[in-house]
Amino acid sequence: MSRPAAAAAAVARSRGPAAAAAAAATATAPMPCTRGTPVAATTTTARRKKAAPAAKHRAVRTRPRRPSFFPSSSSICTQGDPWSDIVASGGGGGGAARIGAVYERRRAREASRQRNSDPRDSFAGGENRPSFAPAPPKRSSWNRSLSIRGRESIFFAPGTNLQPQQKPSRALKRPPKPCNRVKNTMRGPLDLSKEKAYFEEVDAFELMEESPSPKNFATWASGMEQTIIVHDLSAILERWKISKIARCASSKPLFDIMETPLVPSVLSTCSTDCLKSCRTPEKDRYSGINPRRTLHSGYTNNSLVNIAGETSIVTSFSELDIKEEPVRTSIPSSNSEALTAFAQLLMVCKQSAPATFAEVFSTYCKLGSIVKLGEGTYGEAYRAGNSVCKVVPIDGELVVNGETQKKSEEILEEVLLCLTLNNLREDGADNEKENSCNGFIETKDFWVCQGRYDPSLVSAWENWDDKHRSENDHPKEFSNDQCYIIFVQADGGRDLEKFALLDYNEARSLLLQITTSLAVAESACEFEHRDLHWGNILLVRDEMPDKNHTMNITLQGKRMCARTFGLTVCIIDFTLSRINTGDAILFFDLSKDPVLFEGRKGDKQAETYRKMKRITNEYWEGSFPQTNVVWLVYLVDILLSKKYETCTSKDERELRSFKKRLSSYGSARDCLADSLFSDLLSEEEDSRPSAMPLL
Ligand SMILES: Nc1ncnc2c1ncn2[C@@H]1O[C@H](COP(=O)(O)OP(=O)(O)OP(=O)(O)O)[C@@H](O)[C@H]1O
Repeated sequence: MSRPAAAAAAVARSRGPAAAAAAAATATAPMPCTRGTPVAATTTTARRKKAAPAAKHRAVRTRPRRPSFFPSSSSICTQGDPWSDIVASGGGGGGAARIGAVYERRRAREASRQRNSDPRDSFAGGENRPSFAPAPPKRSSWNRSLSIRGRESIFFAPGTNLQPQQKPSRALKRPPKPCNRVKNTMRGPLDLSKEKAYFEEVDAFELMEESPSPKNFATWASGMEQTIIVHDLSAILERWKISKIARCASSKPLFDIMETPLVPSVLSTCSTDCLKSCRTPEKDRYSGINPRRTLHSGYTNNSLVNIAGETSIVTSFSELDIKEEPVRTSIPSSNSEALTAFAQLLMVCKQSAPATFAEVFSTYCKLGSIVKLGEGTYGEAYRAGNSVCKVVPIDGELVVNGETQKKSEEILEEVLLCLTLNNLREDGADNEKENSCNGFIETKDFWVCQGRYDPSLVSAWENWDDKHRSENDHPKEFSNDQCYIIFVQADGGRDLEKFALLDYNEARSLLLQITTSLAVAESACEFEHRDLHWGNILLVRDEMPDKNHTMNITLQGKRMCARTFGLTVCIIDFTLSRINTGDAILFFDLSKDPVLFEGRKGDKQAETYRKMKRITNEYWEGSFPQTNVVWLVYLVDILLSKKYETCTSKDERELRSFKKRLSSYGSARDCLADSLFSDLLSEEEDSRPSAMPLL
């Protein structure tokens, strides 16, 4: 998922002309008008931001904007504001082709790259890349510290009827109780039976395999099926809560909680540096953390003595004796009693120490088969077998792609969000869910990695760069100490920016699938994506499209059937998203990133951020499902700007009417009742929607 570029300047990391040409060439549908003639780059105050707010498309950069390509109703790409062009066309156009590259992608940093000193100087053809923008100075002003912005969380206290803190002078309705909540272990006395069972299981495992041999490493062949790892979301949330509370404890009194540390002291007392310096090439697929293995394979006694200042080390659940430990009646008193975010990331990844790239990727494919799929400001996406591994450098000092690296704690909350959305997926075994859909990318696993990029990844990166001209820094810049989080996801296909839709029905299918997914997540967990630009929507078309193909969703207990026209659409990139897990509200405080709202007037993406700001009144932790609606409005604009094989003026009018009606809806769920979807969506009785005419 890329990060939209931003607002302020704009836009998106729409791929450069080279990329645009490549996209057009590979598009599945004919494009009567390829991305237009480059026009002079306009200057902006662009600053790159991503991770959060600014990201890929949103990345606001100090460099001049790159050329833009505008939609045209006459198949002639004109110069000017693309959206003005759309408006000026009056919606008619008789189905005339429209071209899509509306957002400008940050220009490859021709100048900032300093090819002479750039390690990629050896790239064939690198010097011949076209440059449409004056060489900009290397970014300097927008390397803001992530410490001033970022994802935040509000936890619900046990026994407390906690609501999101209300912004003064603004009356907010209380968020509805989320459905599909994770089990709330924070209400009432803490039940440690699960933890005990886990550690017992670990102990038993250790007895069976005194020296466990690496699992799933190095020898896996491409295409080998991976088992999806089940995470205990509530346990992760609970640990995270404890550590957050511990961090706050010294500065302000919160509330007493009945709490017991859930983690072995070995981890809680071991510094992040220690964890990073220890390597454990195996991943405990059993569950959680394995204290015994951690000791044996990850640490020396000396390091423990030095760091923890103690020689007595807990090695098993029985030694932890959690059950008998007195229940705490106050919050942990010091940071040392809470896990660092990095240690918790390791736990979530079921690792006792970071792995290497080779270890991780060889789990999914042969190293030589890795292919880079795309890039964002923070992440690089690589195909590895049937999976996509998104690699995000974390915690380092090195400025990467003009941005300060994300911190473990930010990543941890993104991980929690991914897990919460995973919980919405239909798993076959459990069709009792109140709300379910498969419209959010499936996150299969997470890994913490450390070290230099593996040569196979460097090679994949360079191949992609040769074709698409990467705007990111060359990964050779990373040092041995660099840590990364790897999100292992399903392959969601091609992003909307590059995907050529065939006709109006595919456009409607896309809108329906996005709307249903948002509606389901709204109902389940007050989800708002808040960054649904075209780089964050992935599509796949069935090889043999079945016009009557449908997908199922469950919305507030109602099974529904949606017609897809052979398209499968999924949403990625939850960095800015807001969610209520049932135990906590996770949100990104966009108010700390004002540049996001400074994008060019008339730029649809920038306008959408501003609309969200008005809707929320900058109370970003609050629940405002209307933010989902404004992204649907944005999507209709994008769809109107795209070119189709078949699209009549009537089809365009339908889309424009839908866009008008959207302004009256307060949530994605409301939108589902719109007439645009009436023949596509029905309550499930048999396998096929009753309203659906057979083609
Ligand atoms: N699961 C996936 N399947 C297929 N392609 C993917 C997947 N995840 C990411 N990509 C591709 O990689 C690109 C970059 O990924 P992504 O947007 O997640 O990175 P990012 O660093 O979060 O971006 P941003 O700058 O928006 O933060 C996407 O635009 C998409 O083209």
